[in-house]
Amino acid sequence: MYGLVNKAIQDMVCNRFGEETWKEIKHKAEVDVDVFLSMEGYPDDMTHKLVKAASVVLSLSPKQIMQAFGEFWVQYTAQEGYGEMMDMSGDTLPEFLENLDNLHARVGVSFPKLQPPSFECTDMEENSLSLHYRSDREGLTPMILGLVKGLGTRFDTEVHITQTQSRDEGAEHDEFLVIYKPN
Ligand SMILES: O=C(O)CCCCN(CCc1ccccc1OCc1ccc(-c2ccc(Oc3ccccc3)cc2)cc1)Cc1ccc(C(=O)O)cc1
Repeated sequence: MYGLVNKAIQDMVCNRFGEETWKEIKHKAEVDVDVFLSMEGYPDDMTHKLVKAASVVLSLSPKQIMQAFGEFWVQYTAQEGYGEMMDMSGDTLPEFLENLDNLHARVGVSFPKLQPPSFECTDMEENSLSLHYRSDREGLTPMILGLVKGLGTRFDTEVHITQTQSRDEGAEHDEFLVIYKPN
């Protein structure tokens, strides 16, 4: 995973809980990286250890941590220089979700170590769609719930997302029902 992800986790923890808490989480995760370099590749396991340690230190479930991080990621990347790229990916929540694979393809051109997941939208209705999430990574599904919530904030759109299929329960990929209503 690119360092930008671990840097975003650090910023979220520092903004909300302070430097000391972040140091405690890094120590518990046995991660002794002083500064995460955004464009450096880090082992996915490091991200999972940081999430697990944050869950213990903050007394929140890993699912809650990943969901909060997904929501934070949308505003973080927009302010960290990916705002225009995201603006080009759609003016509404459904449009953005439909263009997410193109967004990743654009990022991947400049950053070849990117291993993006794939998102597909089906059953598009006026105020709902089915979002299919396929990834080579395990265990990040709760982040998707937060990412879609973060997009609701970005597009000033009320959004409800429920998981309708789960890899953990034997499905080929995770699937979500996304219901949205622009404010
Ligand atoms: O792998 C999984 O199964 C779950 C990953 C969920 C995280 N994605 C979130 C995608 C997303 C969903 C909803 C709304 C916005 C989203 O992201 C927008 C986005 C996507 C990628 C980047 C990005 C940009 C540069 C990157 O790497 C850098 C950074 C600085 C300098 C050089 C390279 C890495 C990701 C920025 C915004 C983004 C992503 C982040 C990192 C990677 C990766 O390192 O492979 C792949 C995808």
